[in-house]
Amino acid sequence: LLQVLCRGGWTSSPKNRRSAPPGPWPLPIVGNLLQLDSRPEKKFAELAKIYGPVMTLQLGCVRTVVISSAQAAREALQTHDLAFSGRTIPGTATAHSHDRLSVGWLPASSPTWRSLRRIMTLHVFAAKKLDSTRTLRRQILEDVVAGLRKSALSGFPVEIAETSFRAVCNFLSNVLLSTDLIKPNPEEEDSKDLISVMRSFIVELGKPNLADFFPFLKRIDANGRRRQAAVYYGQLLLMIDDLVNKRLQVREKPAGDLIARETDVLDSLLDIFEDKREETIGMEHIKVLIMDMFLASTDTISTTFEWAMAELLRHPDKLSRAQAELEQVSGRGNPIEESDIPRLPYLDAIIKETFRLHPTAPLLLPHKAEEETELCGFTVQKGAQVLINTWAICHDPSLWEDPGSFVPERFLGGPGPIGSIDIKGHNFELIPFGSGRRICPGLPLAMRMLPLMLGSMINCFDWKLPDGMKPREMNMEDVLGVTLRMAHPLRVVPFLCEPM
Ligand code: HEM
Repeated sequence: LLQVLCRGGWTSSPKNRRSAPPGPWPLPIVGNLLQLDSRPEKKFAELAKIYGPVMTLQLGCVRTVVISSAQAAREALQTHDLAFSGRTIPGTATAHSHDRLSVGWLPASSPTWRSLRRIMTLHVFAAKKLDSTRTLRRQILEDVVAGLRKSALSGFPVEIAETSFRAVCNFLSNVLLSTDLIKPNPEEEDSKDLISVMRSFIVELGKPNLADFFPFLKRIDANGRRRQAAVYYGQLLLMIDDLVNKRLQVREKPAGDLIARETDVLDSLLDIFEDKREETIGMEHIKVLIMDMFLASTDTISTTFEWAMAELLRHPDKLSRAQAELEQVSGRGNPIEESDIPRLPYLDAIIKETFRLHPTAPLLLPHKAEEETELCGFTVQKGAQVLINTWAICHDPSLWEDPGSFVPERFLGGPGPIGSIDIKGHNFELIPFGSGRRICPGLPLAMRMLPLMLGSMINCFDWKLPDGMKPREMNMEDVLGVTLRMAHPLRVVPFLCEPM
């Protein structure tokens, strides 16, 4: 019966069994689930040492192919980009039909997905668009620095992920909606605030869900994950609905009644909708796109920022080297300018090394084979889930010397391929944003925000661990939710910096 429910699981056809990638023998019903724990990327990496870089696992009912080498990732995401561009849909993503409206879950073959990607490329993340919001980023950064100066005077520790989460959220709400959605003071938040709802939603999305391994349970939502996700999702949509409706009212006023204002991303999206420039795009797609951009950017950027700060605090020599570079280029004590970034190779190396050691999305988002495909000499069945284990690739000792250590210097252009690696999806040794047609569309924004925030924080302040804690005593344990984040949020005390 289970075989039928799973629609052709492990033992579907003798032909497939012969040529499928190897993997551990699955138990009835649960398949290989019992071999996993809360850190699947690490278990997959261990199993790949036995079964190889292209491996089959049966996760409950879900046939899964796990890819664990740079070369196999290249073949999957470059050679067979289209074939593996589908998505398996988590149960929580079906709340309010999110999977049918969201760029993150629609299949890449759908015209709506193509329209949404085009809109993001041209109207949100194009270099010209990002250049035009430079002053806004600068303003928000100055606000963050001003807030931290107050903390520096009081001597209280600040939570790094919280600070950056709010900064990213604030920046996005200004660029997308020309609104400050974030209360200046965290204590003022109530439970319906954008930040708290988003946080709760992200936590919910990161919890394991039975229906993701036994899709026939999706309907009954046995552990209630979809119901809970639907509550937060509904609250977020209501907030965005409200903002969009207010904007529509403003746009309806005759031009003479309007106070001149800059147009923002929401205006561009509404223009596209009203002029019917993208046939398949309805108002609901626009609202969901705005929500997706908030959800996809805040956790990812703040997690990466937190890891980078933690590694620098653990390695004071590397922090000093970064500060010396910043002093030369930007002058000590100031937030840095975006135009400084290309002249800060060590800062860039720190960000790359942070992505390598602590990949934000260690398994990317789940891909799906849209058709039966030959991969590295094996047959991947149509419908199989395809996971790219970037954590395994980033910790592969055949690619990286001393892979468990934080060594930004490896990216400083020495001999060999690693020195000149970029993270834009061309070098499969390091693909924190993925690669191919499903590569993260927010990469250009993330790669402006991260150096800007990190550079400014270490250029404006000296940082100390609270309660006399020594760098070697820091707890660097990680935990996997939607992103791979620090299990114990980093708290540090800022000090107004002294000249070097
Ligand atoms: C440090 C920052 C970020 C990291 C590490 C990151 C990483 C990723 C990864 C790994 C994927 C999945 C790629 C795949 O499945 O192959 C993804 C998808 C996506 N990201 Fe990002 N991301 C970041 C920031 C952003 C930002 C700032 C935005 C937008 C404001 C964004 C929007 C999206 C969207 C919409 C998708 C889904 C694309 C699709 O499925 O077609 N991300 N991101």
